[in-house]
Amino acid sequence: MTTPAYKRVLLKLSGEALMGDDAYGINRATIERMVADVAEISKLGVELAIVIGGGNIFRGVAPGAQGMDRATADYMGMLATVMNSLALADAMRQAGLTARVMSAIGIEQVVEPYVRPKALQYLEEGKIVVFAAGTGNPFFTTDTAAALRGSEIGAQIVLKATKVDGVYTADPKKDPSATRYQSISFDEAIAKHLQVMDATAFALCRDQKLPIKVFSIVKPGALKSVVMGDDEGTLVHV
Ligand SMILES: Nc1ncnc2c1ncn2[C@@H]1O[C@H](COP(=O)(O)OP(=O)(O)OP(=O)(O)O)[C@@H](O)[C@H]1O
Ligand SMILES: O=c1ccn([C@@H]2O[C@H](COP(=O)(O)O)[C@@H](O)[C@H]2O)c(=O)[nH]1
Repeated sequence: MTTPAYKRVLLKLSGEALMGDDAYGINRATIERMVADVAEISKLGVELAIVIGGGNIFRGVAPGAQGMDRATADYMGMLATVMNSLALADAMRQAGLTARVMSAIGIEQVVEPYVRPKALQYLEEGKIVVFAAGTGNPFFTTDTAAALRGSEIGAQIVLKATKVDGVYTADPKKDPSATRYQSISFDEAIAKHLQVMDATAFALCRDQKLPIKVFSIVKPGALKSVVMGDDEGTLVHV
């Protein structure tokens, strides 16, 4: 089977995974490995938009933000996602891919602003679009940005590439007895407070009937398997 299961996808890449084995920031080998995975599916002709998190640099809810005004801390988090987006786009350029970064907050000397018709045009032209600065609003996350932009661009699925290989009954990093779901409904994931994505992102995808696949960005070949429609990770569905 060589035909991808999807024509257009929204890929949410873990910011935290970018650290690799480092304590902070962007690990070169890790970003190059992520880009190699992205290149593999781009070559299949899949239209690809990406949202990357900022957890490797800054989170508004992190201990380092303690005592700060929450909205200010969240803007810092959004700026962290801009740095990751620029690094990702540059790594893609070096790998021979054409990418465009669009920011939800105005920093036009650095990144062009998010304009939906322009993003759609880039996707139709086969360019990879990286949506930076989350939703542009504090009190949200890049998971919600992925749900929002995925809905806006008419993606067929949101692919959440993270450090665990699916949705578990509890955080597998804290509870070794947790078991993985092959699939789970949005309502069940929300009712059970499963923290792999925030409830706002789950609710938006549920309302837009936009499925989510949660899978490992660390496992070699997992992104391609997901795009080919193989049984990989956990499907979150209506
Ligand atoms: N029920 C659960 N199933 C799977 N993972 C869970 C669950 N509950 C909590 N987690 C944790 O959620 C993490 C993924 O979500 P999180 O948004 O924190 O990270 P990310 O998206 O990889 O990083 P970033 O926000 O930097 O992009 C996993 O690494 C896992 O430890
Ligand atoms: O729409 C958004 C997206 C993100 N933020 C802030 O950025 C950090 C980093 O994003 P992660 O999803 O946690 O990787 C997040 O903690 C928020 O502080 C935001 O405010 N609005």
